[in-house]
Amino acid sequence: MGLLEMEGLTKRFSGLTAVDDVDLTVERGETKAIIGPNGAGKSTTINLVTGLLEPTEGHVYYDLSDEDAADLHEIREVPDDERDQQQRQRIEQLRKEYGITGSEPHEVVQKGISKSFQTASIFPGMTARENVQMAALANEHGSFQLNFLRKRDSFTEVDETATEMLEAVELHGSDDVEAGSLPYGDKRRLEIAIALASEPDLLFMDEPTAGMSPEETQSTVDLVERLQEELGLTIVLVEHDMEIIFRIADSIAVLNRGAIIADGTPEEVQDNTDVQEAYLGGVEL
Ligand SMILES: Nc1ncnc2c1ncn2[C@@H]1O[C@H](COP(=O)(O)OP(=O)(O)OP(=O)(O)O)[C@@H](O)[C@H]1O
Repeated sequence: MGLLEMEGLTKRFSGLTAVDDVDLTVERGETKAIIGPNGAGKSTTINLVTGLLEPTEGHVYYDLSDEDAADLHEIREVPDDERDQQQRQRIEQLRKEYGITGSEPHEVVQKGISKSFQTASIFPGMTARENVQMAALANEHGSFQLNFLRKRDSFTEVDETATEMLEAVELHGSDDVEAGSLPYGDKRRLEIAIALASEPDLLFMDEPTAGMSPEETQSTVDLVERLQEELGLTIVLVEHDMEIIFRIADSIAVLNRGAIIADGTPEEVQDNTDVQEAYLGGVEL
């Protein structure tokens, strides 16, 4: 069942509906790709989940139990104004318990959702290790505030997390190198390690292979697969490269003009004529 659920998610920018009534489920442990033409609403959808934007309408739920997710799915099928009293009460209860709609970005990170975006989060003058330590420390600080009675050796934990994440992205050999002088592919890996420093369950990746050489692309694809297997991560990625998507995605959601026009396995999406029409103007995927 879904780790992340969107219900009727909508974002309007003055006259333009960038995200239009999106119902979407991200299953626990899967790698889900969100694809669609330029301007389809992919980034906006992610920004609505990660707290950078507030939805105009709709809700986001995180980490539901199977039973509660099943209830949500059932109620989600019924239009808002046709829901009976019991369904309304139930959905209010689910929103209270699992809703992350309109949360601040740092609150979303604390819940276990992180993102690795192209826009660099790296401090170039600091070493790779210091960069990951900083990110881990920010997370530790948040949890320290929440658990202020718990005694812990903060720095050791932060350093252990940094080591683990640098190893996960295979940068442990370069941990003392200044981040600014790392090769491009390694910088992108470091960004992933920084996103992992908050020890998320769900990781958003925005075009993780953009601008990479074929070798760097291959090793990033391997890395994404390994992260999913070894850290048990759920991954949502926005990616334009179809070859990569079909290699690593368990499921694909297709957005067009803000609306979901297909959501299924790569094979299902590939055979969908609406997708072929909307996405590539009739050219076969
Ligand atoms: N802050 C904003 N204010 C006004 N319009 C916006 C804003 N952000 C996005 N839009 C518009 O919303 C629509 C969806 O944009 P979005 O960036 O989500 O698309 P996308 O699918 O991520 O596109 P791309 O593949 O080009 O990155 C576009 O028409 C865009 O111009």
